[in-house]
Amino acid sequence: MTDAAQAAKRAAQLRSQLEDANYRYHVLDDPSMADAQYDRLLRELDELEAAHPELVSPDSPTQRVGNAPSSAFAPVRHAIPMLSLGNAFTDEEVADFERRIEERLDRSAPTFSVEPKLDGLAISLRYEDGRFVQGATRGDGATGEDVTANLRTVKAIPLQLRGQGWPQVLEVRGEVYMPLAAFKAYNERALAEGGKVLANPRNGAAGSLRQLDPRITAQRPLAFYAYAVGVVEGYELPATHSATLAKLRDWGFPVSGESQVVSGTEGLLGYYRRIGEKRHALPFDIDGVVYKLDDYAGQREMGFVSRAPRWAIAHKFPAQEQSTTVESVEVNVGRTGAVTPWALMAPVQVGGVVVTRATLHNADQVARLDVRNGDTVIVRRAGDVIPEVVRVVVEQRPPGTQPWSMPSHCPVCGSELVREEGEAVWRCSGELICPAQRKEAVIHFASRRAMDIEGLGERYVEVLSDLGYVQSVADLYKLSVDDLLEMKRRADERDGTTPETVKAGKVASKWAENLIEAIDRSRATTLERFLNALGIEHVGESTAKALAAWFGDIQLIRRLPWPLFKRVPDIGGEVARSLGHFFDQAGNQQVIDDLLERGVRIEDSREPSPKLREGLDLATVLADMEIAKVTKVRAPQVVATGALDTAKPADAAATLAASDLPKDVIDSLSAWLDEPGHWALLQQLRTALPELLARLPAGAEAAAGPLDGQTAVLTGTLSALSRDEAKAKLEALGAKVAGSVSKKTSFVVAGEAAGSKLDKAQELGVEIWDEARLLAFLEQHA
Ligand SMILES: NC(=O)c1ccc[n+]([C@@H]2O[C@H](COP(=O)([O-])OP(=O)(O)OC[C@H]3O[C@@H](n4cnc5c(N)ncnc54)[C@H](O)[C@@H]3O)[C@@H](O)[C@H]2O)c1
Ligand SMILES: [Zn+2]
Repeated sequence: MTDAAQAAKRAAQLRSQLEDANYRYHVLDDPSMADAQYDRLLRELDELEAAHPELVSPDSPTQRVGNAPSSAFAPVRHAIPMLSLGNAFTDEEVADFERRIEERLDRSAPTFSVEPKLDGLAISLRYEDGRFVQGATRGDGATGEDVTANLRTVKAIPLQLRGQGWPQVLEVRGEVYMPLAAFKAYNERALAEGGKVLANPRNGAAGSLRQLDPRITAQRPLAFYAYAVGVVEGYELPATHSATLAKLRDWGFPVSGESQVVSGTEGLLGYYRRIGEKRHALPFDIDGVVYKLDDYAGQREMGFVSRAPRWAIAHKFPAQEQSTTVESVEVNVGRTGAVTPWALMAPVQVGGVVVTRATLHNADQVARLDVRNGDTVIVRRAGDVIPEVVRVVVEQRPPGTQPWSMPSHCPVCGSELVREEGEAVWRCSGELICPAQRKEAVIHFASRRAMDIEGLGERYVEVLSDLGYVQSVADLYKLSVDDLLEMKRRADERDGTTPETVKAGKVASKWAENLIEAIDRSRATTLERFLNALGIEHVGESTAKALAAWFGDIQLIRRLPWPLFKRVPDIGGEVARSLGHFFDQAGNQQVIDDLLERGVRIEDSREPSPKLREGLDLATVLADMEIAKVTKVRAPQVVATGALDTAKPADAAATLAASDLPKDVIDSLSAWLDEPGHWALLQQLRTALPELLARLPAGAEAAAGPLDGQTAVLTGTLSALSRDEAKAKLEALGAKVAGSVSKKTSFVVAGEAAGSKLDKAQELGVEIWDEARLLAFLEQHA
């Protein structure tokens, strides 16, 4: 093929691609490529046409503005066309632009009006005798769409001009845009309601303005700013663009507060940098800045090319969105065990840096976007925000792809990945063994309310785990003074602090001895502390305390099937299942064995509480397991069929089918039994229930406390005792101590400088105790 033939072929290809993109972008408001890609293709076509002028045709995308208006709206002719703008991407291109003006006008360092380039859509507003009469989109520049009714809902657009002495006819041109906060709020709501999310704020503005029903437009908070005038009749405009903007402001139009007047290339580039630094702090998206020769006489002299003026140019910021392809979807396990899916992608420049990874946030987001290996995606990176995949270009999906699914096990430690119903996040359940969670696990384990190992700061935990001294929390009890000294030496080296004096050596060995002593002291602990220290998801201090009070013994707790945890009031399904997952991991159990073997002693181990006796039968437990249709009424009937005493799930299903239970109960339970693990769980329950019953001390009900069944809330500062002490004392008398005031609160203890909780208590008429009353009560019941 000849060079010319090849160019013609490529030009045809580019035109068809660009025309398609134009239609999707301008008419459907549903772009199929990133703007940067569109700009690149348009440039390529521009250069081809420059090199081969015979290829230029009047309908080429390089010659045309926007797209023909949609027939859904009445057409509006623009007496003065609404044009596009030329683009500059580099400093050199800006210098070239400025030089062309200098040469043509024979002036040095001409003056420019400079403005941010908001990323929305251009509209023209027509005022007659000061009243808003018609508003139109840009369309193809010559003809736009009549969207007057929709524009009337945009609060920033004046329906009546302010002041007086306005032109008889005035066309104001500007950008309708969607502020970022409104965009975010809109998408959050759309997500919650299962609706379609907006791809970006520009899309949101265009889609909202081109709604057929103005009531829908009215619900979408759009804003507007003015940057030019069109037809003006019966009025002498000022001589410059900047003075015209000032007039527009007087008449009641929002005009960018960032607009300025500068001169020469230096002035232009300086403005570009200043706005660039502010870009991410602005409450709206901008994709660049616009430079306009300020005086109208000069503008007239410069004139136009086919689709844009020669006296203005848009200087674009590095694109925030790009398209690339996904090589694979991977998951990352965070310090707290949360699993985040992310995309590994072909390298691409976004927002000025090369990126190869983009977050996919969570499994729901992957499903919503339906990202698959090999997909072409749009990646967005705004400011310091982590790059994210915002959209899949489904049209470009290769054949034979499969939807992605979350792996069943942690890629780091192999423990099960679990997610609670209604939660977005999947987690690794290997809290004690997962290397990804190790540092966090050790820090929590050693913390004051857990094992309370004084002097083991975060910095040392980092080094201990990085150097491999501590693989799990149990390894803390293997450390020697020499290990610690070696570790400290390496930590100091790493941080660049190298104490070399003998004195420093002495200080260090004293420190190591103290720390070993603190570790040793922590061996003697309580069940509550120990349970809290394990760092089980959803199990904090108060759950640890409840578990300790009700079950009394770690050896019992670590073997319980999860539904039995729900026998404790205040422990719900989520917490109970989380405990179950944790104790199901052999690795976690191993660490508990190691801890006990290395001398950790739980000093307050005792019998389980007799209060457990209530409801400790298979029917009650079954009813509590959240199996659909197996209710409090149905569970005893299920147990009575004997189906659960059979040898295999199939036998159970047969027995159920033959029973006279309602069909929906039978179906629901059979389906549940079919799921892996559920049959085994039933067997465990059948063994654990009688064992637990046998361990309960006979008869002896726990002595009733004077505050049994009451809920207290502490607020403000007490002088005679700390809040923790007050809490412990109230709990010892049977009260539950809650963090916030509600109708269920029995009384509020208000210390010095009590705040909103006290107000709330007064509002709800909850009883209020001052410190004196609390002390008297404690005294009385000591
Ligand atoms: N992704 C796609 O498929 C696709 C398709 C077509 C177009 N596009 C994108 O659309 C843009 C091209 O559209 P365009 O022709 O509107 O050009 P443009 O957006 O680059 O520049 C012209 C427009 O800038 C706006 N503008 C904002 N602030 C302004 C100011 N202070 N003064 C003057 N104008 C201001 C106006 O709306 C004006 O019409 C490019 O960014 C291109 O990437 C994308
Ligand atoms: Zn893991």
